[in-house]
Amino acid sequence: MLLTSILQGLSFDVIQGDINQEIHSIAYDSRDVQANSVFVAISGFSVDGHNYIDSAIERGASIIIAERNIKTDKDVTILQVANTRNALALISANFYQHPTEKLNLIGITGTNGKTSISYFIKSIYEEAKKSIALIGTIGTVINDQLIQTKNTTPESLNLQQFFAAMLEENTENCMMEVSSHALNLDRVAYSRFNTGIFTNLTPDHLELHKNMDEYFEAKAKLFEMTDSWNIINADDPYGRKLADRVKDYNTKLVTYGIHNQADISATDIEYSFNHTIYTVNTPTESVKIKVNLPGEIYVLNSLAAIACAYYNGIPIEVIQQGINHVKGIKGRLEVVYEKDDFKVIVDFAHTEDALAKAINTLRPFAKGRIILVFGVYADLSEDGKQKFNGMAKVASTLADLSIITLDNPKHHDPNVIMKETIEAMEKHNGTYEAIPDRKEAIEHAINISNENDVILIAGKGHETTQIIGSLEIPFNEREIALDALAAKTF
Ligand SMILES: CC(=O)N[C@H]1[C@@H](OP(=O)(O)OP(=O)(O)OC[C@H]2O[C@@H](n3ccc(=O)[nH]c3=O)[C@H](O)[C@@H]2O)O[C@H](CO)[C@@H](O)[C@@H]1O[C@H](C)C(=O)N[C@@H](C)C(=O)N[C@H](CCC(=O)O)C(=O)O
Ligand SMILES: Nc1ncnc2c1ncn2[C@@H]1O[C@H](COP(=O)(O)OP(=O)(O)OP(=O)(O)O)[C@@H](O)[C@H]1O
Repeated sequence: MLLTSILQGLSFDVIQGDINQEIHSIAYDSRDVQANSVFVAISGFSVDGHNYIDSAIERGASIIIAERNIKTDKDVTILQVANTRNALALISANFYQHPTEKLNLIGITGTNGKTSISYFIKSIYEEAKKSIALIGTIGTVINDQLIQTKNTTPESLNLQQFFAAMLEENTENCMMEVSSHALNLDRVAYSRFNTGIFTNLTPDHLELHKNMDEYFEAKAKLFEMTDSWNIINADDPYGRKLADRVKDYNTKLVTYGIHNQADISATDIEYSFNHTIYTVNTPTESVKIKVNLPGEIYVLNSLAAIACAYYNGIPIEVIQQGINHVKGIKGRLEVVYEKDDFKVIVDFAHTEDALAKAINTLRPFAKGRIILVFGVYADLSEDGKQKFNGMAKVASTLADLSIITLDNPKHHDPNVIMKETIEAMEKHNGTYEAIPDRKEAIEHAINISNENDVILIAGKGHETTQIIGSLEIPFNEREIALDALAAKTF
């Protein structure tokens, strides 16, 4: 492709070289550079991509896009731009010829619920015999092929490549989880969204956003990028703030909720452990919905999916079937073992709000104690400490016994993480035991449980590894729990 074609719309200064040439690919990592490619240097969080320019040139980069006035005696073209992440997004969209112009792209953002809602929407679209791709925490799924990705929302270059692949596979719809990181770091810039969905906003990722207002502003950006529908949770305070902001936009506002006035609402809700039945009220009709997951959060998540499908023209009977066909979602209140009132459940709750909602959902069905196994992933900044405090408060006040352990400590010192969690549990007078080894913590919870107890193993959900330092160790909490149960007699 001609370099001038991929530079369309980009403001740049030519530091050296010729822009009239052919290029074959784009890379933002020097290790991926091929002959005749464009290398975009990004000043990262851990290293500076500008330090890899020489290595990119050695590998065959003929064009360098940088944020600084780079000097080199090599025969390459150097362009300077104000923001290389934004430039990467624009040239990638140009390179793949703006695939989102031809896709029905649904973006979903918020702290919790994104993955669950994607699964409901995917099931409804499949019921409607419409092809739909997924991009999110679990990876990218195009035509039922799973491509593992590092981030919930991949980098712009990878995203545009995935969108182009969807069109090649005749996939017309794409459901994408849009993280606040992606919105802040321009990964989704120059993507055209048909629909935006907002779930909720509770403290998380404050290491990047500094405070809740900044976190909210990052999420709100998605609703400036949509053409047709902005679908917003009216039960969430930040949702109401967002709805108020976007109500006069050209993109139509749709609200969903249980407790507040909403366009798509749920009434007559009947909860049980294995499913929830409710009436969904749309502007034109009211029908019964069966969700095969317990608790209010899955009523709300299914409402978001219903709103999206309904306003995208899918008939209500198809929507009903689509929701009903979701028999469970991996790591979302997943029942690993159940015998009468005794239950072992794995859930991805890793924020204060999600943990509270998971325990509150299980409480009405627990005949005995709720034994919680959980760990906190947070740094030692003020916001990180708030997360230790918040999760310990929930554990202390809502669970009967907590076995505190490690989640994915990553590069944080496990001893410090345990110490912070213990201090926070003490502060809230929690009943707890501390077992840093997560496998031993799960085994212990099972060994001390009685026949009426519910054990909730929270934090890792669908994950199959534990990250300690730079090591990623295989870790399957379902197998650990089942092995411990096999050795137990009540
Ligand atoms: C903090 C953060 O968001 N980091 C993201 C960021 O990395 P970075 O800019 O810091 O990269 P870096 O390692 O400093 O390197 C800078 C540049 O040098 C390049 N480089 C590096 C080494 C080399 O040899 N050659 C080279 O060219 C790198 O490719 C990069 O372009 O850009 C990378 C490419 O897009 C991301 O993969 C990476 O995500 C990391 C893995 C990450 O953990 N991100 C998390 C915080 C995140 O984004 N999470 C959200 C979802 C969270 C949620 O909802 O729970 C997500 O969307 O995944
Ligand atoms: N609507 C909701 N409100 C609050 N908590 C929720 C809601 N939906 C799900 N959760 C909780 O959050 C956890 C993660 O859910 P889910 O994976 O759907 O969210 P997510 O937004 O994709 O999260 P992440 O971005 O971390 O992957 C669930 O296991 C559950 O405990």
